[in-house]
Amino acid sequence: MIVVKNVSHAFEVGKRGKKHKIRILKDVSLSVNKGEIVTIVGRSGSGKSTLLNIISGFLKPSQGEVWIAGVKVSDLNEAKFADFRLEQLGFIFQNFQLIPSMTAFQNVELPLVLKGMNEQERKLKTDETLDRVGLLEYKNHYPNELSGGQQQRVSIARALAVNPPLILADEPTGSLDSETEDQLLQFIKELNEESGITFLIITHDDKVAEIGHRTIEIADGKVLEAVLA
Ligand SMILES: Nc1ncnc2c1ncn2[C@@H]1O[C@H](COP(=O)(O)OP(=O)(O)OP(=O)(O)O)[C@@H](O)[C@H]1O
Repeated sequence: MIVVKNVSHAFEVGKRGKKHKIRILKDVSLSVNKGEIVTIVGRSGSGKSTLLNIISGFLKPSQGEVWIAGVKVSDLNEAKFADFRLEQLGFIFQNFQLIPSMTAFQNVELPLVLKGMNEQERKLKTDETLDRVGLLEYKNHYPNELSGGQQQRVSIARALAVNPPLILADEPTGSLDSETEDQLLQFIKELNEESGITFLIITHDDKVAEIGHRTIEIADGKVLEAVLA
């Protein structure tokens, strides 16, 4: 599903005239199979988010290739990657990244609008997806009228709306209390088992790492234990 081949990345930092490069990722290779939940762990600053940003196409790697679902995405331009994301990828973030001025319904509907789906189909799909995360009765609530766990479920519904085969998550339970975290992890497991959705999840949290079929550790920009499948 995902193949990262010899990816290195350096950021240029400093002011003009005094610029220098810091190498963050160093020859990273890993793969994630269809239907797996893979977690990425590593100390703060080790390069986990940088790697996820490269896989998501928000950042071009200095070197190396990224393939998702057989497509060499590291070669796609921004517009093509945006289309690819709408078809193939769902995202879950620690801070939910919901649009505050939009209701739960409108937040979940947004990727379908971007995809160009007609209004009638969108309404059906959005209601169905909100129902799947148990929030249909909250569809007209704004994010600030929902609990943290409910907001995260809206963000999962937004990710699910386009039926992506792959969901990328960065600390998805980082803002949730322990009980809400357990429920969310159970839901991720169900989505994986029942719908076959592949998950790549960055986490600091042992509980999250436990739901993974495999854990990949990044230390100082290198993969420590990649089980290449
Ligand atoms: N745009 C940028 N420009 C310069 N340096 C950056 C940039 N983004 C990240 N870095 C640096 O890259 C390193 C790795 O950051 P990254 O966010 O990938 O780490 P992380 O493992 O996800 O950390 P955390 O667990 O704290 O989120 C850090 O030292 C950070 O300062």
